[in-house]
Amino acid sequence: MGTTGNRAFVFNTAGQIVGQAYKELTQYYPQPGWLEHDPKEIWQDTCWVMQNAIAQAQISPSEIAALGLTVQRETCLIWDKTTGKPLHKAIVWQDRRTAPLCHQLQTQGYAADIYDRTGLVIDAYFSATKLRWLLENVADLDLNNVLAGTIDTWVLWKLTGGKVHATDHSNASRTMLMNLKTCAWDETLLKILQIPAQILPQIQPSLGKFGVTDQTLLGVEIPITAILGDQQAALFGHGCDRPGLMKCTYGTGSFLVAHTGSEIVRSPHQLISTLAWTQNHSGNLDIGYALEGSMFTSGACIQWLRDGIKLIKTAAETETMANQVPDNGGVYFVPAFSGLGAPYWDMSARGAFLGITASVQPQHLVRSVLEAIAYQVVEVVQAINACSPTPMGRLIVDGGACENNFLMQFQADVLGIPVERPKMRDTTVQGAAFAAGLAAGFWDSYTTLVSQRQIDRIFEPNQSSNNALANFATWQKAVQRSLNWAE
Ligand SMILES: Nc1ncnc2c1ncn2[C@@H]1O[C@H](COP(=O)(O)OP(=O)(O)O)[C@@H](O)[C@H]1O
Ligand SMILES: O=P(O)(O)OC[C@H](O)CO
Repeated sequence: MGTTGNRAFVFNTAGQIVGQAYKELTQYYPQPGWLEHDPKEIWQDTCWVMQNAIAQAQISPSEIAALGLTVQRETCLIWDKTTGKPLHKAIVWQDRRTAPLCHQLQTQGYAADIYDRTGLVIDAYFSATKLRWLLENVADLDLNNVLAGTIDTWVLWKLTGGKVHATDHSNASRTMLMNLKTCAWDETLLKILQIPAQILPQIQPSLGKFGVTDQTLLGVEIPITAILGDQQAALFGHGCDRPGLMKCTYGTGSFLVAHTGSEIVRSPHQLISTLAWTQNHSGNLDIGYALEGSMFTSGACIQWLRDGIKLIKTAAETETMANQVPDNGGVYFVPAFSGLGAPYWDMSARGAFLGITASVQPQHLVRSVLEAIAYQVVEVVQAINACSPTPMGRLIVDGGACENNFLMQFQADVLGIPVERPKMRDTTVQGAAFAAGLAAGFWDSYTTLVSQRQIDRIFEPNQSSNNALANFATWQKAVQRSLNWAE
């Protein structure tokens, strides 16, 4: 269940896709900086994509061994326990409405404690302040009859016919309410944010038994055996299960995640420490941690070029246009539509084009947008290298915008390391399927599954004649101009 749309895939024993379906999701912008999703639409589309993927696979639901769920993270909602009706639209991760509350928490001096407990920087991105907003702004709430959750919790609750109210550690770690060391809801944080514990879901290992689908849905009960945040699912699908491996997913935003093993690694450069995934092994919880650089806007700028200012007709056109000019023409773009995430964490930064002269063509603007997507990733990789004993050797990629060959080549050039693009672009979905199939015993070896992944293309650095790295410093100057913009 992604930000721009929901998809379902059916995999066979060989790990190949035999059926798939996708439906775009309506985006609601009630005010500038706000973004909501309709939970009813998410659920209806979940049913639609599941049914269509199964029909395309030409199998009966009874042949499905297990179901894995992976979702856009942080987005959260509340609903009525009795009627099952959402009490408000879901507040999406990009939504900035709780920036004032975050500033208040910062000025009250909570930043260091919250970082210590959760690994996170105080930001409107995470669920906690969104949940607080919902509890304060939805009228006539009977807290004894309210359930809260991220999108995985909502879909799981619906899939199980209202029987299971749970989440997994990877999604819970994004709420700013889970303690990263104990892997449980943190009572101090619940108190600070005034979130009643009884409305929160139970936190479970990412790979394990979550329940079964309600019989009325597909005619059979299908075990739900994995839940992961989408970026963690991609990490799993790429085989990044140990230190030294990292991936970047270029979707609505870009999310660079590096596995750090069973230890919490803290970044001195404002990367967040988060959960990779968890699993029970002989009664003990196996915990994998990660470092993440969350960049809120990447593919979303391409959508804006297409739907917002109509400079392009298709996202793919950006590749042709960028190649039509020898350089960016001196134009630099800052993709701060929803503020800036890592490593700046500035909720009031806003987007900007800088360096415009009368000779600038649409191609330069497009190229500068693609270059900015890559520059953001460079800053995060530099921060990861700063706390990694050995520098990262390659970047594994996925997500919609990794289709763009110009972007990927430029990325390799500015990073100075190879960029590896697998054939399977929906690694998020693949990761959730691998996790669910392994947890259900449908497959028995993670290593074998991962070794079967096929590479589409490796982009070697320094192939193009552009001045990629030299321009990086100028782009950072542009970023400085965009900070602290919105009042
Ligand atoms: N060829 C392309 N070049 C650049 N961006 C692209 C291209 N194709 C798709 N995108 C971008 O990828 C994003 C969709 O990717 P996806 O992984 O489905 O996102 P999400 O998981 O956030 O819903 C869109 O924002 C779109 O603009
Ligand atoms: O929907 P995506 O792929 O842009 O991912 C959204 C992230 O999970 C937000 O943290």
